[in-house]
Formats: sequence, C-alpha cells, structure tokens
Amino acid sequence: MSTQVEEREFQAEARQLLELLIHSVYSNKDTFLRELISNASDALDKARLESYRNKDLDIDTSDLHIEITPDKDARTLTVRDNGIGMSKDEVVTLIGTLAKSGTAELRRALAEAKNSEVPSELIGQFGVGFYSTFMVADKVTMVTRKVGETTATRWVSEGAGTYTIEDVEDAPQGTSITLHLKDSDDDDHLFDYTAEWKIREIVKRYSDFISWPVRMDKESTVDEETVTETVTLNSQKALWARPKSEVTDEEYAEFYKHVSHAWDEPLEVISMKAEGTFEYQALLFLPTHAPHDLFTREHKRGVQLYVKRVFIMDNCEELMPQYLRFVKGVVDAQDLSLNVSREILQQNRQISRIQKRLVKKVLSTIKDMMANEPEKYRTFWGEFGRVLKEGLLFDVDNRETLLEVSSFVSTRKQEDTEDEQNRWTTLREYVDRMKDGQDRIYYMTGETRQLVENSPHMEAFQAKGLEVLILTDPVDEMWVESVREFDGKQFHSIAKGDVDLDSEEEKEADESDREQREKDFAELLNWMKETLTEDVKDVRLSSRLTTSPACLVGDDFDITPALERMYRASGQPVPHIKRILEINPNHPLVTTLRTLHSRDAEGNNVKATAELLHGMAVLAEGGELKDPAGFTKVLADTLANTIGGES
Ligand SMILES: Nc1ncnc2c1ncn2[C@@H]1O[C@H](COP(=O)(O)OP(=O)(O)OP(=O)(O)O)[C@@H](O)[C@H]1O
Repeated sequence: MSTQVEEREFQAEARQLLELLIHSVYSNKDTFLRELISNASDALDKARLESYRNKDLDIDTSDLHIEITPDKDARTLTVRDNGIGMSKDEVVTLIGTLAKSGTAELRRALAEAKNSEVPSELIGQFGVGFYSTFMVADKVTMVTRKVGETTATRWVSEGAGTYTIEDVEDAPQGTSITLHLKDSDDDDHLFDYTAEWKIREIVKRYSDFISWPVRMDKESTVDEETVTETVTLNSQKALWARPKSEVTDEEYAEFYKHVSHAWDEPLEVISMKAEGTFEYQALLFLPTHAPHDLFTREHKRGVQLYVKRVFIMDNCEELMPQYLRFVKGVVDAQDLSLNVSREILQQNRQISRIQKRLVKKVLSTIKDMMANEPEKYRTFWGEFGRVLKEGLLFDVDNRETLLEVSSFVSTRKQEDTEDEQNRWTTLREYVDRMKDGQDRIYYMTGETRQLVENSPHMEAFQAKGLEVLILTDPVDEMWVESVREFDGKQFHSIAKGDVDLDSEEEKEADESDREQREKDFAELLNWMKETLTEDVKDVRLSSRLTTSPACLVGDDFDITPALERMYRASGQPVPHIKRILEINPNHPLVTTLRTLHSRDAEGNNVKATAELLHGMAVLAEGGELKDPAGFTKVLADTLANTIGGES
C-alpha cells in the first residue's frame, strides 16, 4: 500500500551539485559504488551499536550485511543494507540538502563555478557521497526503513531539481538504493555496472576491508542447469589487524578514504600495535590536504574507536588532542566494554594513556619524515604546520619535540627566494647558523611577511646580517608568549625591549659618542615624551634603526598590538598597552627636529614633526592611526610649508 506521493525540490546548492554530476567529466565514476558501500557499512555499524544501547528497540542484527543485485535486462543495480535506515525527515535533510559539515566551502565554490568549469576538481576536493550515484544513473530510487519504525519511505529522483517522496509499508529494515543506469560508454569511463566482473573488481579495489559481508548472487551453469549461489565479494579483514608488510598502499589509501570520508590520498600511514596489560591496535593517517573546515567549529576531531573489532564511535576526541585534529584512522582496543560511553571515556585512564602513546608516535613519524623524506615533510608542514604549532601552547610534555619538527620562514637570503618553502628553516638549522656571540633566537611576529620584512625593526639586524624568524600565523603570537627557549637559546622578539647588537669592542669604541648623543638629545626626548604622553609611554634613542626615522617597540613582557587585537576580537577585555617610541639619532628628520626644538620648543613645526614621527612609526608596522584625518592634515600642512619654503 502506498500513500500520497509528494514532489519536493532539492535545496539550491544540492541542485547545482547534481547538475554538475549529471554532466560530469570526472573520470573515476567507479567510485559511486564505494560511496554506497561505505554508507551502507556505516548504517550497519550504527544498527549494531543501537542494538547495544537501546535494548527495547527490536533491531534484527542476526545477519547484518550488504547485498548487491545487478539486473542486466532492466539495466539497474541495487545496493541494499539491513542497517539503521532513515526516517522520512532524515531522508529529506540528509539527502535533499547539503547540510553536512564542511559544505560551506563547497557551497562557495559552487556559487563561484560556472557550470562548464571543471567539476571534477570539485568532486575530488569535497567528496559528494550519495550524489555521486548521478554520475552513472539517470534515476535513483531509495527505499528505507529506520529501525524501530514501521513505515518506510520511498524516494525517487532523476536528479533534475526535484524528487518525490512517499510512505510505503512492508519494507524490510535498512536501505535499498536502486540505480537506473545510464548507457555504458567506455570512452567516458562509464562502464557496464551490471557486469559481475566489474562489480567484483570495484568491491575488491575499494571496499575489501569493509567488516560486513558484501554479497552478490552468482549464476553458473552446472550440468546444463543454472545454479545460483551467494558469494561474498570482500575479504572483511580489518586492515589494522594485518601486518603492514602484507597490506598494499592502495588498500591503505582506500581504507583512509573510508574512515575519513576524504577523497585525497594519505600522506603517511602509521600502524601501531600494543601488547601487554592494555592491548590495542591503531592505524592512523596523515592526510595530504588540510580539510576546508580545519579552523572552524564544524571540524570533527578524533579517530574511530573500535572495541574488539566492533565499531563504537566516530571522532573519538579523547584519543587525539586538539592540535592533532587532522589525524584520521582507527583505534581498536581490546579491554574496553562495548557499552563504553563518552562519559566513561573521559575518565578512563587507559584511554588517556593510549592518547599519549598515539601522540608520541605521530610526532616521531613527523620527525622521521623530516629527516628522511623532506619533500613529504614540506607538504605536511605547508598543510598542517599552523595546527601543529597550537601544540606548543597546550602540550608542554611534547614541547621539545614540537619545536624540533616545526619550520619557520626567516630573513635568510637564498637564491630561489620566489619559492616560499625554500625559505623555511628549522630551529636546529637556525641555531647551527647563529653567528659567533649571538645567543638568542630572533623573531618578529606580524600579520604578513611583507609587513614584517619591511618593518623598521629589521634594519639593524639586516645591517649586521642577523637572521630573524618571520612569524605570521595567528598562533605564533600566542606560543611565543609561553615558550621561552630552544636548545638553551632564548627566543627574543626584535620588536620588544632593548636591542644590543654591538660587540664589547664596538661598545667601548662608541662609549663616548653614545654619552654625547644622550646628552644632546636629552631635552628633545623629555619634551617628546610629554608631548606624546597620550600615545606612548617613553621616547628613547634607537640602536635598531639605520634608515627609518622612528619605530615603536614594546617592553619585554608587553603583549603585541596584534595579540591585543586578537584578544579583543574574541571578546576578552585587555587594557590598551602603550608602546615606546624609538627615534633614529642619525636620521635628518630627527636631527632637524632637535635643532628646531633647541631654537624654539614652542614652534608649530616642532610639535607637528613629533606627531608625524609617531604616526609614521605606527604606519610602518602596519598599525592603525588613532586619528588618520588629523595625521593627514598635519602631513599636508607640513608639506605645504616645505614646498612653500622652497618655491
Ligand atoms: N545506506 C544508508 N543507510 C542509512 N543512512 C544513510 C545511508 N546512506 C546515506 N545515509 C545518510 O545520509 C547521509 C548523507 O550521505 P552522503 O553519502 O551524501 O554523505 P556522507 O556519507 O555523510 O559524507 P561523504 O560525502 O563524506 O560520503 C549520511 O551521513 C547518512 O546519515
């Protein structure tokens, strides 16, 4: 018996995506079956889990499996599972819309993409799950019944903007998806997906490790009679339980795609086995590409937890710290109860011990990669360095290792400066290159590399040939506040405190000059300090400037303006920290100012020049002027005077 058939529209983005898939030029169309089997396998995991959790529900878990049924005459292919199923509402929200996490980026990309533009890239980048069926089918029918419910739902769509949905009775538990296949066209990589060999090949290639049986009926002729036997197409062997030497790279890659719902290749595979008092096996992956939502709340952290081969949960956060949220994979523990809940996990000491071991193993893998496969390490660092550096803040135990495996851009001049990655250095390399007498690791934080590189603070360091680390990730502002040293060498911001780069001999030679300068400028400095008291806490002569007239610096323990802005943006109240204005006693603007000031401290020009010096220092470090219009007026008046004086 069936009820009223309702026609509904796909959500706009889903429609657009379908449009792209129907006309897809994506060559690897076989992957549709992987997606269906992967979804079916998840649905079986969920059914089994629900049966432990909710004993009142009458869930049949006696023979959980996946069934593939090709029909050559009707040109259909059906994939059926007797898993958790979907309610009518779930069908609408899960299938009719792109509501999944991580799709914000896809939406944006779709909005930007012209219909004719390389959809294959989009598909590869984001993965489209169920919708990939429309690469090979011109009509898809789904019948699904959720466990515990009596009414099932039939959903039918030709992918063109609308679908129909209706209630049906008498459907078995789980989901059955029937694809009405497009005509095969080998040139377009559209194969005959009703062919037994093709189905076998795809299942073997992409889904061999799926722990549930994937079955298909096979017909053969024995003594001129047609016999049908049911065969299982996959080996069902848990990949993490097999020795690494017996698993191919391709098998690992497919498993990675299954557990992480990703479409890229794994960059590194980490296989672990712990025996003894607490047994577990782990198979972890470092992805090749950072997912788009890595820095959003939507991103789900953690690996899958299995207990004695039984799937327990996705995204088990207790097994992976926040700063390793990009690590994917599986942990299969022997000694936990199948009923283990999130609350239990949070207090479980064994779980926290496993986490510690996993973290150590991931970090040592990165270290090995750095030593033995530098190219791979660079890819890794480019994608995930920003995340890993969060560990410098939160994982004090592993701080040393984290510093060892981190890379930074520096001012070191290289031949191929175009290539961003070639300018990376490790701290170890930095320390090895340190000049005689240099006892600190110099760095400067800022919003962009250009701002930092061109900032006046760099001048004396450049003049002396001292290398400076350029730290431009937001997280850099934070970790430098709490990490004091590497290999016994203190980190030192070149935009903070006093700079003392001269050797003892240079200082001695310069001593009397310095004293004289201090004397000569004492009055001007005092006067400037008073005049600019609203904006700065001190004005002093600089030893870090060679060409610029002025710059702003902080005291050693002051937070930087960028960090101040970050705190404010996150809603944390922080007092405004006044900076120190340093002026360059050798710059003509400064020497002229001193002369003007000694002649007539009250003169208009004198105050204007002091204000300009301060404003220029703010602009030079990419800061914001408190009163841009006022600054522009003083500048215009001063220029007018100068030009007026010349003409
Ligand atoms: N056979 C099924 N049984 C039960 N629920 C299913 C089944 N197939 C799909 N679903 C539900 O629909 C959702 C959307 O499926 P879809 O394949 O589009 O995306 P996904 O599997 O979440 O993500 P991905 O794009 O990474 O594969 C799934 O998350 C699941 O909740």
